[in-house]
Amino acid sequence: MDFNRDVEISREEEGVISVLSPPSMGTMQIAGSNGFGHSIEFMSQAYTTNQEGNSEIIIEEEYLSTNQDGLLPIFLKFEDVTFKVRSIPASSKNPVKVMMSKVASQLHMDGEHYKPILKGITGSIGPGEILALMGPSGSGKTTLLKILGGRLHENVKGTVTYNDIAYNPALKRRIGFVTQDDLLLPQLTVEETLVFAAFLRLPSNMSKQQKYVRVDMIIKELGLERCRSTRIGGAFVKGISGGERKRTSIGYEILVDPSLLLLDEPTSGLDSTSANRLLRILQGIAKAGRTIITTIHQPSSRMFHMFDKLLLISEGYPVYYGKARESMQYFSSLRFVPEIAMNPAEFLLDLTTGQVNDISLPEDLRTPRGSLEFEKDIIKYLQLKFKVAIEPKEKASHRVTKAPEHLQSAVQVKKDWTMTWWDQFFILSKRTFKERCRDYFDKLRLVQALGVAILLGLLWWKSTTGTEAQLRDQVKFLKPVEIL
Ligand SMILES: Nc1ncnc2c1ncn2[C@@H]1O[C@H](COP(=O)(O)OP(=O)(O)OP(=O)(O)O)[C@@H](O)[C@H]1O
Repeated sequence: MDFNRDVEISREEEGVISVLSPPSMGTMQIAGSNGFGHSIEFMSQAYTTNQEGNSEIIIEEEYLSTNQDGLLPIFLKFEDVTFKVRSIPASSKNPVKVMMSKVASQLHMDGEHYKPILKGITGSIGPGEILALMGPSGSGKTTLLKILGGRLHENVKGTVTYNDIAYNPALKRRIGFVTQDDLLLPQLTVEETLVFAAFLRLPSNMSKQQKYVRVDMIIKELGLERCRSTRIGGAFVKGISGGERKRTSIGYEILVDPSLLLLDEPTSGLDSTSANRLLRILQGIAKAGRTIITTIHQPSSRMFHMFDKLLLISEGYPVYYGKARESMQYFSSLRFVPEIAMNPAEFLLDLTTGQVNDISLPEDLRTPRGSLEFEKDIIKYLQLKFKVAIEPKEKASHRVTKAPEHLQSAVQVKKDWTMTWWDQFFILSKRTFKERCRDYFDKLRLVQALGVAILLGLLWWKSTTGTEAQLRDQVKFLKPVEIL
């Protein structure tokens, strides 16, 4: 496992025999739980070997004490991750059969109708790094992201460890997840959104002032100063731009200092300049000691070079895992070489779909171009090469590198964020009240309500209620009022 830009070596554990690689010095910005950043010195490639012959990453005491309740370095390893979903046979159109099949699968009575989604994914990532998950639509990127974030457990096989410890509920507060579709409230401003989130999600032992300072710091870090007082907006409310919206969602998550940040398509819908800017921000967030994993569709070549690691998935199988900048070299060593100038991401995605026009092919790939099996064979070829050339090395590196014991125990300790039920109720009520008031007193809505009121008033205007029939007619008009 490549723990580049790792943390300091110097703590001498019992049983440690020797330092394997000479560490190199650097500086790292760490955001502490109190909302202030810390600049600390660090040395990279920090491994030692203990008596069992395992390599271990050692971190200086000072580093741990600085971040006791804040940023904890997380080294994530995943091995042979598979996931399948229960599927109902498409041929079955009979609703009774479909229902029976559903009931049977609920009761775990059928073992056959499963559709494999992920088929043995292996890799690792450490603090300070960004891992990009790339692959065609439907290849399983989001599913893998959910598994790594501890959001999907059922029907998952393989191992996922955080500092060599399996997922446990204490990790929930150390993992941030930015989904494709955010849940921001349209009527609140960017600043209000983050302030409410700070009051809801930051530890109760932080003072109000510290929470405001933290929000201010996030706004500056994410370049949201210009739009801090602009409403988020939505379908009917004009608001901030798409890029600002994505950055606000990221701010919402990094507010609580997650050690592991997972992002699902953070650049979708953004122009290349905004996407670039967002990735630069993510780079800064990673450099502060966080581990970042992001799914991405088709990054520009500039963006592609900002990733430290790349995991390429095709139909649920891995076809490349390693340093992003070495991916082209790997495929050219397999004799897949672009014949014209190509964006690396475009070239890699072409390979994962088996559409290899303008790409020269290895000689041992015998299927002729244009044949029915051609695309499938390309994908199979790449999957096989991964199994032989990449997977064994990565697995071996998982065996020999171990996170130090104090980091292993730290991931099992829950961050203390005790907030009373009443406090939560109060903050949520205040937020809802503000949101609803703005919504109801929105100018457009007021004009709309006034228009409808005048129209309805006209229905009864100058009408008489002398007879029973006239009275019945008036009651009939109540129906459209009910609908409106
Ligand atoms: N719970 C589920 N039930 C049935 N099928 C599922 C389920 N979850 C995922 N899938 C299927 O698994 C495949 C992978 O889905 P996933 O969302 O991970 O793909 P993706 O690579 O993130 O795609 P995109 O880039 O379009 O977001 C898809 O074919 C999807 O339909």
